[in-house]
Amino acid sequence: MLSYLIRQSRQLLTAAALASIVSGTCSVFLLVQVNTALTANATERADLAWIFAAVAVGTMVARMIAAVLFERLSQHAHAELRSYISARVVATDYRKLEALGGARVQSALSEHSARVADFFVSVPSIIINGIVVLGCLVYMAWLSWQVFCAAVVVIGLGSLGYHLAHLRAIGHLDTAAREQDKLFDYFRSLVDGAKELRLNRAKREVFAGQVLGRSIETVRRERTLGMSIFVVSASWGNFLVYGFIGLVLFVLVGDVPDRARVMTGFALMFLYMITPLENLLLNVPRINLARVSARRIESIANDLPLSLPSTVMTPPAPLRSLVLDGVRHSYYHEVHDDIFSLGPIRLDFAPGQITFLVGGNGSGKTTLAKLLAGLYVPEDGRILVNGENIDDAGRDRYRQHFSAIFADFHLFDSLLDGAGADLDARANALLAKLHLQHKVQVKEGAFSTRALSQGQRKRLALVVAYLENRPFLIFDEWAADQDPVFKDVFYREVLPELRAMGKAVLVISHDDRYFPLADRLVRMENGQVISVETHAAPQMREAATLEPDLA
Ligand SMILES: Nc1ncnc2c1ncn2[C@@H]1O[C@H](COP(=O)(O)OP(=O)(O)OP(=O)(O)O)[C@@H](O)[C@H]1O
Repeated sequence: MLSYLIRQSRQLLTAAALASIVSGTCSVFLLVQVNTALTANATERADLAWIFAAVAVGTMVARMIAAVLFERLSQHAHAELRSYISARVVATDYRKLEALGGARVQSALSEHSARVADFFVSVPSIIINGIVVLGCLVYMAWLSWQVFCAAVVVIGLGSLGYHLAHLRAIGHLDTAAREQDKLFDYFRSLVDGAKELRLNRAKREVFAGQVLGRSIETVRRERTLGMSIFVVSASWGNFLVYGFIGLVLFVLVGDVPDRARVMTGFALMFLYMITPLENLLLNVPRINLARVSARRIESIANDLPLSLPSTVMTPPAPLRSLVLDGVRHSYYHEVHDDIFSLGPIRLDFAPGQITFLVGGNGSGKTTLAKLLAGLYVPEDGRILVNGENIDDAGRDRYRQHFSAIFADFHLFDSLLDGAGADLDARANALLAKLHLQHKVQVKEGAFSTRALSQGQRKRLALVVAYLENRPFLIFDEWAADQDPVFKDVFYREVLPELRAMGKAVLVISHDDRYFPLADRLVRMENGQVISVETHAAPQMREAATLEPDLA
């Protein structure tokens, strides 16, 4: 992931790195000028002043260019990662996304992508400080070769210690990153479960203390441990530098010629080198954090494989028949080590046919609806549309036959689809039909509000489904949240109207008093269809069901 981002911005990165190199080199050169000026006579100093001023300006300009370019790279990387993860989430297989869970996606989109973007802020610091340290060492080598040899030994020892620490620290940072994915899930529960947490103090305390609190603590502990190891190893590096200073000043430089200039040179270099060295050692962990996050994003992306796009992006052919031929699906429940199996199911659907899918909780109705809508790929069996088998390449096009309102439906704040000059007018007419015109309006394709009751929000979702004008509609317990009057409107007016429009409709329902209104009643139990009742003509049923109501 990191290498992909680096490859992608190669030119900008090269320019930014060059600017950092110039800046670092100029910094060292400045220092050399200072050291030379300290022992120079008055005429020499006058010439040196101009050089010094030019190099100082050069350092500033190069540093500015590097910082701006790296900031651009960082923002670019952040945006690129967000787009990459979002595109992956949009295009992946729905079941895979459901299994992965929203928290990991959220964590990748926010925390991990920000840390990877940080990489591009740390790099200039590492390059500039690295060059300053390197330049100082080279200058010291020029002053005295013995010192350079000592420096190589110190750097070798420091790198070894740092590498060993690094291995341990990365383990802790990885654990923290994994725990953080869970933490995002708990953060969501904090808002989604706000009512439950307020109504039950014991639950609130356990959640806050043992669940959320423990997770926060784990992330804190693991990250602190990981970062502490880095910081400790940075201090170890620092200590080695002081050891090196002592070695040079008190042992190695003892008898060299031109002792005064060499001593001031070393003193200057050491003093100047300490801060860049510290920065260098502190910024390397940020690179490691970025690498851990990049690995995390990669693992999340691997769990979200791209499903094949439709080969032809034309609208689907008109729906004449749809057959589920022996389809199966199963869920594996890791915690209890058991499997829920649905199917094999054989059912056919036709335009203008209202099918009620009924059965107890957990019998598999929603799972069957997801299979039917192409959200789940059948593990076995086939789906035939107008006699043609739907394969992976045709699945996205197949899904365009459906509008569905599932129990956990989502309302976007605008219609997004169905553009046209009269879209607002059509939408507002439907809102009036569903008695929502006083609560919400559509203007330029956007809803004026979504702050509605659950029943009203479902009516709004129905407006969206009407506007999508797809040939197959799926309602998963849509009427469950409606008041008795509107429930009646749904079963006695909306459904017959959809039938008259030639729509195929699957209604998942527990409203048994309306069951006789279906063209067909499919009963499910334990993942199997146990009976299919076909009913008489709608007008006759209407009379039959109205009578008991009137009585
Ligand atoms: N996302 C999921 N992951 C794993 N197992 C699931 C998932 N959704 C459903 N199941 C399992 O599949 C079984 C059937 O669930 P499904 O939602 O299809 O039932 P249902 O008939 O629609 O129930 P209800 O009337 O309560 O809505 C459940 O018992 C559950 O164990």
